[in-house]
Amino acid sequence: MNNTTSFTLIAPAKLNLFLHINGRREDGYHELETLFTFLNFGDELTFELIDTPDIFITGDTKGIPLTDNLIYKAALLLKTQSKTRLGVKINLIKRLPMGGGVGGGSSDAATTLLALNKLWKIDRSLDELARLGLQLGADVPVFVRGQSAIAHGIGEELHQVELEQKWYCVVHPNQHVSTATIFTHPDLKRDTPKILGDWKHHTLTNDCEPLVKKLCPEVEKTLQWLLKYAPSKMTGTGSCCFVEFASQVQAQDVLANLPHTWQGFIASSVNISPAHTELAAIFDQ
Ligand SMILES: C[C@](O)(CO)[C@H](O)COP(=O)(O)OP(=O)(O)OC[C@H]1O[C@@H](n2ccc(N)nc2=O)[C@H](O)[C@@H]1O
Ligand SMILES: Nc1ncnc2c1ncn2[C@@H]1O[C@H](COP(=O)(O)OP(=O)(O)OP(=O)(O)O)[C@@H](O)[C@H]1O
Repeated sequence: MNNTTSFTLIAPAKLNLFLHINGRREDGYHELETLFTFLNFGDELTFELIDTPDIFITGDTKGIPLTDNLIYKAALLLKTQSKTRLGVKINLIKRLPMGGGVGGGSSDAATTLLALNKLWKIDRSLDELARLGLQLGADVPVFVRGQSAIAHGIGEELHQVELEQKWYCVVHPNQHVSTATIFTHPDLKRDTPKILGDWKHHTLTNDCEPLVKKLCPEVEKTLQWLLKYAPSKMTGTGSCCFVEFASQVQAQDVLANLPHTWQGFIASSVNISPAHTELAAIFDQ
C-alpha cells in the first residue's frame, strides 16, 4: 500500500488543434468536434493530506472566490460523493492564463479529482471521475482521461488519438475572453457539418476564431503577427493563439521576438497528460 501523504502535480494546458461547432442543443450547450492535445506546461498543484475534514486552498487564488474555485469545487464534489472524513491542503502555482482557452481551470479541477482519488484512497475508476468532472465543466473529462483525443458531444465523448510530438509557442494577448459570451453570441458559426471519414483529410479550423477576432482586435493582431512564423490558430474560445513547429528552437525564436505587451510560453505536446505520468510514478511503482 502506498502511504504518500504529500505530492505535487502539473495541471497541464490543452490546445484545441481544431474546433468545429456542429449545432446547438436545447439546453444551450453546443455539439462540438475538436482535437485536444496536452502540453508539458501548466499550473502546479501540491496536495497534502490532513486528518481534519477541511479543504484549504492556498497560493495563487487571487480573484477567484473560494466557492467558485474549480479546485475547491472538485475537492468538495469528491468529498461529498465518497463521504471521506479526510481533508486536504492544496497549494496552487498559477502559470496558465485565466480565460485563455488553454483550459487552466478545467485542468486544475481534473488534476484535483485524480490526486484526491489517490490521496483519500477512494478508488474511483477514470470513467466515474470523468462523469463527476463533467458536472464541473465540459472540458474536465478530457483532462481526467489524460490522452490526446478527438471529442464529440459537448466535449465529453472522447476517442483517443496518437499525435506526432510538436513544439508550440502559445501567446496570450492579455485579453480575457469569456467562453459563455462566445457561446451565447448570435454571430457564432454553429453549422459546420460533422467530419465524415479521416479528420486528417479535412480543412480544420476554429469556428470561434472569426467572432473572437471581431470582438477582440488584439486576438486578430496576435494571429497576424504569428503568421510571420507559421500558420497561426486560436485555441478554444480564445484568447490564446499558437503556432506549431517540429523543433524547440523554432518555437523559442518566436518567443524571443514577442512584443512586450503580450505573454507567451513554449511547450512540447504529449500524448499522455503529465498529471497522469507523474501520478503513476508516485503511486504505481
Ligand atoms: C471551448 C472549449 O474550451 C473547447 O475545448 C470547451 O468547450 C469549453 O469548456 P468549459 O470551459 O469546460 O465549458 P463550461 O464551463 O462547461 O461552460 C462554459 C460556457 O460555455 C458554454 N458551452 C460549453 C461547452 C459546449 N460544448 N457548449 C457550450 O455552449 C456553456 O453553456 C457555458 O456557458
Ligand atoms: N482554479 C482555477 N483556475 C482558473 N480559473 C478558474 C479556476 N477556478 C475557477 N475559475 C474560473 O474559470 C474561468 C475560466 O478559466 P479557465 O482558465 O479554465 O479558462 P479557459 O482556459 O478559457 O477555459 P476553456 O478553454 O476551458 O474555455 C476563469 O475566468 C475563472 O473565473
